[in-house]
Amino acid sequence: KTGNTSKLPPGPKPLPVIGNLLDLGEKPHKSLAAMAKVHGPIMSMKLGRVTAVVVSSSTMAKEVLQTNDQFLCNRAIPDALKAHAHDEVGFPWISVSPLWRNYRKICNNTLFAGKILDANENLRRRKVEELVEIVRKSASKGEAVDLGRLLFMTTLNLISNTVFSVDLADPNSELARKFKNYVWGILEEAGKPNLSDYFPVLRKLDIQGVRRRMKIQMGNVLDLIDSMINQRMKQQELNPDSVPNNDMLHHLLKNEDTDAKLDRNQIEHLLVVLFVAGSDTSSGTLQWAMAELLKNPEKLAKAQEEIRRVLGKSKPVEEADIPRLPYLQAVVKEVFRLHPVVPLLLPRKAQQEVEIAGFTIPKDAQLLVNTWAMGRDSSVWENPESFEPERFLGSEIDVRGRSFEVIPFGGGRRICPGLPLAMRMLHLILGSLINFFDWKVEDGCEVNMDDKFGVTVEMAHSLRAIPSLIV
Ligand code: HEM
Repeated sequence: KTGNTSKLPPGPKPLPVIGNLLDLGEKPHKSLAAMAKVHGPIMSMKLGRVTAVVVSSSTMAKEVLQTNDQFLCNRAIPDALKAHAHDEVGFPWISVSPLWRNYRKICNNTLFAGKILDANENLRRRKVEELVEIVRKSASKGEAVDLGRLLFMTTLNLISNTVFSVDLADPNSELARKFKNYVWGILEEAGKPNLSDYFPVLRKLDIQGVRRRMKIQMGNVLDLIDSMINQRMKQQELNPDSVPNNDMLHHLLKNEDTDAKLDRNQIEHLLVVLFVAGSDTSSGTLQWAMAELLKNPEKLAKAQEEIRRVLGKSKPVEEADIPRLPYLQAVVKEVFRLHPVVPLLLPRKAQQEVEIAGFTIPKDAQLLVNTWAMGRDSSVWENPESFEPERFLGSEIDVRGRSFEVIPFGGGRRICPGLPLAMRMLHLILGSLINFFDWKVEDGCEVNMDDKFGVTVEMAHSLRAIPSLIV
């Protein structure tokens, strides 16, 4: 099916206003579904001076992210992000400006460029080998693995190796546990409805304490990054030959893209963003992927069969193998369709009044794109609630912002710049986990698909499963 839900007559119409922004509720999937099912493809919520418009169809998403991108490309910035002046230098939040263009340029031309990611692939390969070793130990004892925890540690280490060439965390370390809490804390505070965002007079008071807590969490991450940079500079001074020359920090400090120089403060805030934006999104997606495969063992068997046929049994999936694994790619797309971990994307803000599908969006309104509901739209997808990777085999639909039916990374000029790294990490880790091991849930347990809200939507309960070595 290729239709969409927006069959609307032409001409400007008043926006339907429903509820208020604090009604988002405890159970994300219920609120996200209700926005589309009960209220239709466009709705708005009002609180204080703020109007938030939610669109839930692919046609309207295209109008937001493509047709009107130039007027909607700036963000509505949560008050919490004023902590450490992150609102002034944080890549996802600042307006489209020379600094934003510099960040974008550095990401596209250097940090996430294909040739640079190819050159530092070995840093990630080693981490996946270690993950397999950890799981192998549990498999030999017949013990369950806490996949939520392990996948977070692994993606964090994959990112920290890509950025710094070091492990930020070994799976048992206290630092890893703390770092996870800081990152989750930042996401949770940024995603929480905060009265200061809607009633400017309350900003100074910070009555819910959101900005205060954010300051602490972000301060912890900034300190950690500061000490990593100091360490690198010291190493550079003492023993320049021993300094890694292909990680992101090397490229950032070298500032080799002369048009796009960043100062130390900007580099530190950029790195906070890479860790916060990259780790929970990627590990959350992997956790949903494993949960779906555990619930659908025949799809797991199909994905395992493909990898075994193409690469051989018990072989790690390497980044260059991904194009040869269409079923594995379809699994990842199907996970994104059902479980986009940033379900409303990041909020956009209307710089001027714009018209979308005949509705007038007022200046300064927030715009949220309900990609979660779009993935389950029954006028677009057959059996939308079933996990059927086959629907993507031979299909033109991709998840890179060109097909508006599935846009887990957003679209337009603010599309996620980490997409190339995320796609590599997801296939690498998922493919390796299922090519070395069979997986089942613990006796007497079921996969619990409950979710919880921060900025990302992740599984409410860490996923546990028992691996067994494939012989
Ligand atoms: C499964 C993994 C990921 C998902 C689903 C995801 C999703 C998103 C989404 C929906 C946005 C907002 C796009 C928009 O407004 O249209 C975004 C922005 C962003 N993401 Fe990701 N992301 C992922 C991984 C990563 C990684 C690995 C990094 C970096 C290491 C990263 C860095 C960023 C940054 C810096 C932005 C802000 C860009 C801007 O505002 O110009 N993301 N991401």
